[in-house]
Amino acid sequence: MNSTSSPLTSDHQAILINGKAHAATLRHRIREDVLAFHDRHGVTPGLAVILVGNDPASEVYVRNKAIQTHHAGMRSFMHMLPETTSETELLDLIERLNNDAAIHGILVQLPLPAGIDARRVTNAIQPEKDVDGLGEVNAGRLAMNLPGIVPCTPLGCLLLLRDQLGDMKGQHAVVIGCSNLVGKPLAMLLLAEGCTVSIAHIHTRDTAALARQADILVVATGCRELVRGDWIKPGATIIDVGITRAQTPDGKTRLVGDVAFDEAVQVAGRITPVPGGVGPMTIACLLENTLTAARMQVGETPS
Ligand SMILES: Nc1nc2c(c(=O)[nH]1)N[C@@H](CN(C=O)c1ccc(C(=O)N[C@@H](CCC(=O)O)C(=O)O)cc1)CN2
Repeated sequence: MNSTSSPLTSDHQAILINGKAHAATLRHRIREDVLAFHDRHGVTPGLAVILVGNDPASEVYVRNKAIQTHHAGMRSFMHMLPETTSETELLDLIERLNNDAAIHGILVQLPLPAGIDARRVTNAIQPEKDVDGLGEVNAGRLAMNLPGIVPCTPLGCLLLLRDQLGDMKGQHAVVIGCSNLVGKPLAMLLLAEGCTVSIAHIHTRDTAALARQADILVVATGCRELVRGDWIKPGATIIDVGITRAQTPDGKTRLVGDVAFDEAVQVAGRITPVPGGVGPMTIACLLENTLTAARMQVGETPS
């Protein structure tokens, strides 16, 4: 795909990147790998997911994580804690899970209620069991290009990009958003792919001008429809990580991304929809990371 191609015709439509289908294929392969792993070691990978409080979206995500963990042939351990849980209680639970041989991966669903220090909690997870890859050890390994566990959403974006574009060396990737969850780790991954990487954030002077230079544009800001059609270089590949639930005039809700899809689809070469783009890849990559963690814990070398 040549992303520097000449201006597009008025009826141009970008190719949709089908994250839902890609995630299903990935989950199928993981299930086979879990069975093979069990045959080799007699061990079933186990994933513990901790949710503190009653955030409705988080409840849906952790329930889906449990269902998909079972479907992949792994064991799922759910810990649903009340909003009033103290940081000390949460740290005690993590300590127990760190020492439980049946648990190969531990994940604390974000966001956490106010008053709990997410950094302290994430860092309490033993790095080998940190299947979210958000602790300082795994973040450091990623920054140093060393083997480790990579955060799920950035890994999902990378797999989609590799599938669509193959070799990305020399491409200009612009990442809008610099969170520890998505923007920063994804920038590291794209750098390791050989991209020239720019990161835009709240203090960036002219984000639209920077975005217009991107062969690959990743948007992870949580600002719905921030990126307009005229921010996009014709033919560019767009990865929209944002998911916001918006009210429609008929009183219903719909999910919207950080990119104004109807405008972007007329300019981009390829684009992820919301829903059905990056989101489904997040949980599939969590399953992949849990299997990777179990492999490391039995002494297999990560691939
Ligand atoms: N500890 C973590 N917390 C959070 C993470 C994370 O990776 N680790 N990411 C997000 C939430 N998330 C997983 O936890 C997640 C978000 C979205 C989807 C998804 O499949 N989205 C669907 C739409 C689903 C819907 O109808 O609401 C889609 O985009 O098609 C899965 C997982 C924040 N917290």
